[in-house]
Amino acid sequence: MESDGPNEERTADGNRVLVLNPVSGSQDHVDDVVELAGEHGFEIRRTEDAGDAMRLARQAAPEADLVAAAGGDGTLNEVVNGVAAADALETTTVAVVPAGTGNNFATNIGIEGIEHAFAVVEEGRRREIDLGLANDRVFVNSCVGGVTAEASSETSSASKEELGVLAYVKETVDALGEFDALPLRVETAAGPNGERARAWEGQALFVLVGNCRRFTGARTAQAAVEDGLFEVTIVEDAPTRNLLSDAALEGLFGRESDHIVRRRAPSLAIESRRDSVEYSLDGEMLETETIELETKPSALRLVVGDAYRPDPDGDGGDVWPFA
Ligand SMILES: Nc1ncnc2c1ncn2[C@@H]1O[C@H](COP(=O)(O)OP(=O)(O)OP(=O)(O)O)[C@@H](O)[C@H]1O
Repeated sequence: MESDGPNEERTADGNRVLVLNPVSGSQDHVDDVVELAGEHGFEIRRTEDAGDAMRLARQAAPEADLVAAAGGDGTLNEVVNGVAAADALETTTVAVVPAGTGNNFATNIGIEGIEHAFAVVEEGRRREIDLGLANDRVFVNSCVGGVTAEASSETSSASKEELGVLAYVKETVDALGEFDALPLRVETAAGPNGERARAWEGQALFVLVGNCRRFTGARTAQAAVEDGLFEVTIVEDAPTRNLLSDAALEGLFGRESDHIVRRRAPSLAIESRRDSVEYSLDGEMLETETIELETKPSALRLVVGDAYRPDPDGDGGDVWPFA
């Protein structure tokens, strides 16, 4: 474990609330979560419908020192939006109990499973990480527009149950063949480390904005999330769509391509030149013609596991985005 810096200050988590999504993932987490939550002094509030996690977190946050989200990335997204709506981000720490299909965010912050999540609540570090703001909603992991956003909105629960994470990949490949590229203008703002304000305009298959999640080419899937910057990846359309479908997917998970544009920026605006576009904010959908994205540095107090890296590029290795 790394040494306790100023970002690691511990406070007693007196009042603990756990927001439980009983229908996330394969739905077999409920008994374990309820038992462990009881042992660790959490009051449990169950969701009954989409939107409940945000409402429950908003109600709990003014009194609670610690609010845990038990579910997938979508549940966590709602919980963080609830804490933000209660204006309690400075006083309420958020914990993640991974019980979804992909649990991408939990993995990025070093939470390995349900039991581990509770152990980390007791013994793990607290960090203050950047939040993403997209129009008036917050997100923790990523904001994705294009093929993968369509795929994530179309992936059925039955297919998720059967295939797990592969369901998204399959939907993405299936969707790519039929996808109309998005005519977009993407303007990234100047950043503190010499990043220039830049504009990109063209036909995009994907626009991937990572806060905690990194999309291409690096050794770690966890992005730097205490730097006040998003990692922006644009996958351009190309005449050779079939070739690109390989490249795009490999690019997503680890290969370079001429059709991939990368930027780091504290904020950006994406404007559609045609109709509105569907974006996925941590898996929750937002349809809009223009999206304004901004980082809120160190805005979220979060319980993290040992594998979480405050500076994933800082140990002398390759620095994202290579080029
Ligand atoms: N009790 C409920 N009944 C129906 N839907 C719910 C309920 N509670 C939450 N939801 C909704 O379920 C959706 C999916 O939840 P979540 O993303 O947490 O799980 P998942 O999709 O299984 O996992 P992952 O996002 O990791 O793939 C969210 O949009 C959330 O609003």
